[in-house]
Amino acid sequence: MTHAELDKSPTDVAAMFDDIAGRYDLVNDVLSLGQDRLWRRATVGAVDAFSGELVLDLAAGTGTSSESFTGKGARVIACDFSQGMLRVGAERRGGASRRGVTFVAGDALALPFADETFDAVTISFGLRNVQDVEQALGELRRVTKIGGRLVICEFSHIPVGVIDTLYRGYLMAALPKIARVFTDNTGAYEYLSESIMDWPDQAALAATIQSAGWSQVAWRNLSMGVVALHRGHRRA
Ligand SMILES: C[S@@+](CC[C@H](N)C(=O)[O-])C[C@H]1O[C@@H](n2cnc3c(N)ncnc32)[C@H](O)[C@@H]1O
Repeated sequence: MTHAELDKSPTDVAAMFDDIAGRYDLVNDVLSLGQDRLWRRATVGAVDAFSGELVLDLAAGTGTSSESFTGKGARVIACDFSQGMLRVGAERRGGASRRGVTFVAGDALALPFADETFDAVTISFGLRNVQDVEQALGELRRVTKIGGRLVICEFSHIPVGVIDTLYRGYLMAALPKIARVFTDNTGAYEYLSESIMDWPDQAALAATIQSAGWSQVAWRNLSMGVVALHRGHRRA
């Protein structure tokens, strides 16, 4: 069973997601106690895509994060480098291009799109898994139109010490055990816990987004900071 380490080797990350693709969405719902649906709704609200717009959902996986952006008539490119995740997404929808969502294979570090293609770019639970976060943020900026927007939905840190300690206990002790009920690849869920704890806090991520050239960077916490939604704009 392949799983990634904190060096986030792209080959290992892609193989790990290929491996868990079949039960990925089910396990998400279980491990987040259904909170993932609230996080996705908040992300859709922040992206606020409307008719005529083109949205890039990067690291889209099976496309669960993608289809909700089409609600007001926007078209979505769901891009990911795991063939397994893309295959499950396309099989579930009866094709690689359905109901406003088109699956495209691509690497966040070298996106297969022209400069200034998208009105909005977004990435849910993907940025933590890329090997070079600044490069991915730079690629996202390159493919965004001037005036376009960025929304990042990612696990983060709870600013209240005692609650954070309890949450870390859940991540390290309970989460991998629960995951074991649903998947053979327990290493993938140990990586999930470790990569969340290793991830920069809200302010540090905001600083990285800014240094990648994004303007008006701001964030808000969801579920007390278990997840944070970061936003930015391309000004030039
Ligand atoms: C945790 S899943 C998130 C999937 C989806 N966005 C969601 O919210 O359910 C992370 C995804 O990031 C993808 N990913 C990681 N690194 C990537 C890269 N460098 N380029 C493209 N996709 C990448 C993985 O293949 C995986 O499908």
